[in-house]
Amino acid sequence: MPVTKFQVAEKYDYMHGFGSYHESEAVKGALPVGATSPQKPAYGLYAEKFSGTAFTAPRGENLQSWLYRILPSAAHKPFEPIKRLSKTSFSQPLHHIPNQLRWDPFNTNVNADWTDSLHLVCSAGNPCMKQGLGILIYAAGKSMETNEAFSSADGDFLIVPQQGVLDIQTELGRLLVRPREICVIPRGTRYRVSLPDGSVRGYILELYQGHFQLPELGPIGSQGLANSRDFQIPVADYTADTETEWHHITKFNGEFFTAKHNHTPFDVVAWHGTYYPYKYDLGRYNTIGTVSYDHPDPSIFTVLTAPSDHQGTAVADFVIFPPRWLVAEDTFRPPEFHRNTMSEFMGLIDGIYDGKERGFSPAGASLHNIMSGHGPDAEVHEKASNEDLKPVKVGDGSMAFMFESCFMMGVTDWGLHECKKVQPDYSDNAWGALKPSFDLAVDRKTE
Ligand SMILES: O=C(O)Cc1cc(O)ccc1O
Ligand SMILES: [Fe+2]
Repeated sequence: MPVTKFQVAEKYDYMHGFGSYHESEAVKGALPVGATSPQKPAYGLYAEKFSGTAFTAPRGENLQSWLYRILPSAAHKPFEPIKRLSKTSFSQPLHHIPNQLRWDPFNTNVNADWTDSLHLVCSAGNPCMKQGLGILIYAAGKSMETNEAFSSADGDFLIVPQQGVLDIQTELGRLLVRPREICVIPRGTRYRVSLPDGSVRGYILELYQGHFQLPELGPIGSQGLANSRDFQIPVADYTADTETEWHHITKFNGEFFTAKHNHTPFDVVAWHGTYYPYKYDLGRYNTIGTVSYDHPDPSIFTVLTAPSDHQGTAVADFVIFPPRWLVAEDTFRPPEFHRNTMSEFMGLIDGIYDGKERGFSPAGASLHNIMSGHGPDAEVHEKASNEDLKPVKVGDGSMAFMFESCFMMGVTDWGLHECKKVQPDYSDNAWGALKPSFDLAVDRKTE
């Protein structure tokens, strides 16, 4: 059913429509009409432009918003580096290894807030050149301080919660994001994460390059996969604090800096534009698959894609494996054995992934880097090769996902060693039991 899986009422109001031009005002008349930068904006507000692309990017890609706020974001003391070693630092070496890697569930951390909890697992490219992406794990047990905000200058955050609820106050409005929902917080957006239900854990894809868009639908037609109208955009919501001291922590080339200011960053009374945060409920995904035979490529499960300069090749695809019916006749139904030119980082929000019977657990992960051979484990292969091919529903109560990239991923020291979650015998456990069943006595074809 293409509706939210959540019974809980939405806490906040949203606008709808991926990529649309949106506008919102928390006070009637705060948005200028027929102008963006009047000599004196209404109510004594300051006008501030917030851009996500070059001014001159083509219209279809251009992302810019205008914010009407109590004080501009420039009004802060200088940023100072935060001394402690950041777990997102690029000063740690990246390990490029051809082996298949799998991680046990990452630990939760009751003592960390959002900012402290960010750990870079793997990365390709770098934010200075606006190239590539990073993959992070977050695991936090407490809300950010009341007067604290965070932003990343390095890229757009695609956040995939695995456990717990994120209540995210952004400059452009508020978002409540729960497991099986995702959100995107664009580069530079200031936000504060509080945890209304305790500990949280999940995955982040940080896109150093470009922005996410919906995949083309080609012969599928005008609707399907993730539909534009199901994306939810916050409405303007502000506080009017110009008295208290605030701290703004920013991630800048992987390092953390902090600056003080004596006013809240959440003072945007109205905004309009195309550069904004949004969320999406994965339960609304319109899953498409074969109704005849063979196993289609997982690109049919793409929720969002960030294209490279080469048509059809993504810097990052966000792909999900939602509950779905398998009906293919005379077909090996699970994922095939494969080696790909793309790298594949997978995570599991809940349940069991149909390609792996054991060892791939919720809150765990796997990385099959460029040309690293992988596929169903031996048990899944045995079962799927012999099963009665009735229509079956797979993935009920389950949601796996993949961050797929055209880049070779390097794994950080934290991801490989310090987190202590890498499974030492992954490949043996998954594929060690595969036996040849080729009949050696078969006649070789001769001329
Ligand atoms: O490796 C995986 O499990 C992901 C995946 C799924 C699929 O159906 C086909 C190819 C693929 O990489
Ligand atoms: Fe794969």
